[in-house]
Amino acid sequence: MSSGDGVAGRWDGVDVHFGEAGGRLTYGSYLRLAELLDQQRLESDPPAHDELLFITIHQVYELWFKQVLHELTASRDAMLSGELWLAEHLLRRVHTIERTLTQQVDILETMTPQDFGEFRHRLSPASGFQSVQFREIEFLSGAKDPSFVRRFRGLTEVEKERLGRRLEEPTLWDAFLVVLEKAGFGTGTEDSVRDALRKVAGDRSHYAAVWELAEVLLQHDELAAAWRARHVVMVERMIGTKPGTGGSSGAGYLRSRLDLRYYPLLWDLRTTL
Ligand code: HEM
Ligand SMILES: N[C@@H](CC(=O)c1ccccc1NC=O)C(=O)O
Repeated sequence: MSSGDGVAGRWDGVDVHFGEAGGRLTYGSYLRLAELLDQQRLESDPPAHDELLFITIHQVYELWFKQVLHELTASRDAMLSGELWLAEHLLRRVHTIERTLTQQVDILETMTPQDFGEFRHRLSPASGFQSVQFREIEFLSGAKDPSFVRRFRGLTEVEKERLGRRLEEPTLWDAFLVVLEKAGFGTGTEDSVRDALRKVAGDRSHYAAVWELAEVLLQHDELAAAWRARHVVMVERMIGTKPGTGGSSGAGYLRSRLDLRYYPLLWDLRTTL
């Protein structure tokens, strides 16, 4: 018997743990595979072959969104507590997830418009527009927009509460401004922030950690923009200029979102360097 918490015995020199239900831990019980692999329910009947792919892709997206929120929240908190190296480390992890999320579009594009058409009509009025975690990532990153909460149809109370909390809590940009303040800069006006950014950029050996943080934030912004651009081209390939199942104009609406930037001042800075 080891004194480690949760260790219930030893087997062939290996610590043996018992899960919540008292059973010996296995790969499947640890990862809750029975539950996880039972969550892919098709709307089409008879089943359209490609609908399993469509559901799987979206579920994988939502799992990664959960992880991204976990990392972005911790990165924001690390900035607030002055652990700049940790904030940077976690944002770099987020970048690798974001690249993977954009690459996943390749898999979905193996589906043809005709095969999507077999079940698309069953999806209305559901749409990616209703992804609560996607909107949480936008709010936490810095693009808070309460109108999205109002436009959401069919939000559960828990989801409403989650979005409300994200609208109230500090964003990554708010936390970065605290970092600038701790480095001795004023941030009360937009001009003072612009000035601070120019000084940081102009003396990188002195402000190395702050500059790196600005760079990883910009990278997060750029990768989000890359996903939006990739998504809209996929949409045009799949449904052309048809309206979306969520009730928007479709690709037209998505194109109107392409200019969104989380950190416009970091982009403006480029023009002055
Ligand atoms: C066949 C593939 C897809 C098509 C045709 C498609 C189409 C659309 C359309 C037309 C919209 C606009 C809202 C509306 O429905 O009216 C939209 C929004 C959205 N979709 Fe997709 N989508 C696809 C795949 C995905 C995937 C894999 C994700 C990953 C989670 C996703 C996430 C989103 C999000 C987050 C929005 C809201 C964007 C915003 O408001 O800026 N979509 N999609
Ligand atoms: N909005 C898409 C349908 C779609 O892609 C979708 C439908 C339900 C749940 C998630 C979806 N993904 C992204 O919008 C369409 O208009 O074809």
